[in-house]
Amino acid sequence: MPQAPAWALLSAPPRTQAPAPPPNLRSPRAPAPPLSRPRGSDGALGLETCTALVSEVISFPVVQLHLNRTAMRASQKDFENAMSQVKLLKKDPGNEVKLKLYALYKQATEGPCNMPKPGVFDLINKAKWDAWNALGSLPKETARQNYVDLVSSLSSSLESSSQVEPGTDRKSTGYETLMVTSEDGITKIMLNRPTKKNALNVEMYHEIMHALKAASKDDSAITVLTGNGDYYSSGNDLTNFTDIPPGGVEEKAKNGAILLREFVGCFIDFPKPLIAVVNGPAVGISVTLLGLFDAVYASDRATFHTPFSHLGQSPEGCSSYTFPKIMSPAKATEMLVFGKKLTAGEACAQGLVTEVFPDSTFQKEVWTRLKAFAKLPPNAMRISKEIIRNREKEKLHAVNAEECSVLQGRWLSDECMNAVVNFLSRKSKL
Ligand SMILES: CCCCC/C=C/CC(=O)SCCNC(=O)CCNC(=O)[C@H](O)C(C)(C)COP(=O)(O)OP(=O)(O)OC[C@H]1O[C@@H](n2cnc3c(N)ncnc32)[C@H](O)[C@@H]1OP(=O)(O)O
Repeated sequence: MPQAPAWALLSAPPRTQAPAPPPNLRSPRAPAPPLSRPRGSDGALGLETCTALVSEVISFPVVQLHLNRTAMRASQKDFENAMSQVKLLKKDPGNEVKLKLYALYKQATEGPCNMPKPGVFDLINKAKWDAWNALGSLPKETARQNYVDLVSSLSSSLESSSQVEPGTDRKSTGYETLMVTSEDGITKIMLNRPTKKNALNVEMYHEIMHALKAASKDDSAITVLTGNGDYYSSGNDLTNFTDIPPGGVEEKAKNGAILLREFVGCFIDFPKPLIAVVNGPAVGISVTLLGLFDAVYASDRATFHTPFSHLGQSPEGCSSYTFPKIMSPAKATEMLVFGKKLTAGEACAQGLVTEVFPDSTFQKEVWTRLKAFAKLPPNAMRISKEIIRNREKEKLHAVNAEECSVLQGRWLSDECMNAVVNFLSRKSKL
């Protein structure tokens, strides 16, 4: 089930209303929204108002901007122009910036935060409240000026950084969150959300499953999973927890457990040699899955971190079974229960990583080796993998089911909710 991209968190349409049309369906000449917003029936700024507000800030009509850069104080006209300029940004500025824009807008138009603090489960409004409240008694004029300055800096920085990294625009594969290539007998699945440290959002879970199913049937001899940018992956995208369906958090947790079980099942059942090329730090589920890979090559820059207890969560990816077997129960406990972060060398000594390479020669050395492996007879490799792995498969599926069921409960816990809220709101303190 496709989900709104993570960046849409703050502009997601309210669940109780028809979704706002995407920007390209809006009339470019639509009138600007008024600067003061209605309040909810409880007197607080409602979810609808908050989301609509940010959505509208992002969706203003196209108006030519001529900011008076020499003026010490932004005029009302500058402010309105800046709101229009936001619409012109070609690249989404990210939630942190959207929160800043939201907070400054509220401060400039309404003054200091005067709403009651939203509840802990109301993640989006809590993040907004935090951002606005953090402005304290900042005068309206200063907030207005800061808003204008922020938009101005965004306009230049996002324009200049809009160049896509080499190779990251390969949409020919049809994937939004991955780059998938197939050559020299190797299908390479590259996690491709480098600005989010390759965090796995819902779309990425689905795309990885799709890519694995395709790779299991294609002509390649081996399949490789790696990351684009400085991270291998920062694990589950914590904003996955924010898009609550009409059935509430229980339905969210249930859907998450179903998706996770299917996702991990694809790794358990993958028939060809599956190799992880761990190009940088790995967190959470990107670490636990490594126990289901046939070989793991790591840069010496990589680290391996499973902070499940810190997040109020519990192990997945069959790691509650594979890690104690790979590295001893005590070492597995240090990682999975106490969240000890391992260096690549330590992970290699524990048997989680097959070999570590200096970062400077990592790509060259690893790919030379993989190309040699890919020349081996594919059927022999597949059959050998089968005989190594098959007698464990049933057990692994049972472990997977149990882990998902336990996690479903953890996701509803205060411990987990608090940890997620802390992460999401950490940067909204301006
Ligand atoms: C279907 C559901 C299945 C669920 C399966 C469960 C799995 C369990 C896990 O995977 S638990 C692990 C979850 N991951 C984390 O807890 C990591 C959270 N991220 C961090 O701690 C840090 O971001 C970091 C240490 C990975 C990197 O820190 P650094 O300071 O170098 O970089 P930034 O924090 O500025 O990150 C850059 C932007 O990327 C966003 N981001 C990074 N990781 C995540 C993530 N896991 N979820 C959501 N967003 C992430 C970060 O917010 C920055 O975005 P911004 O530029 O818009 O602010």
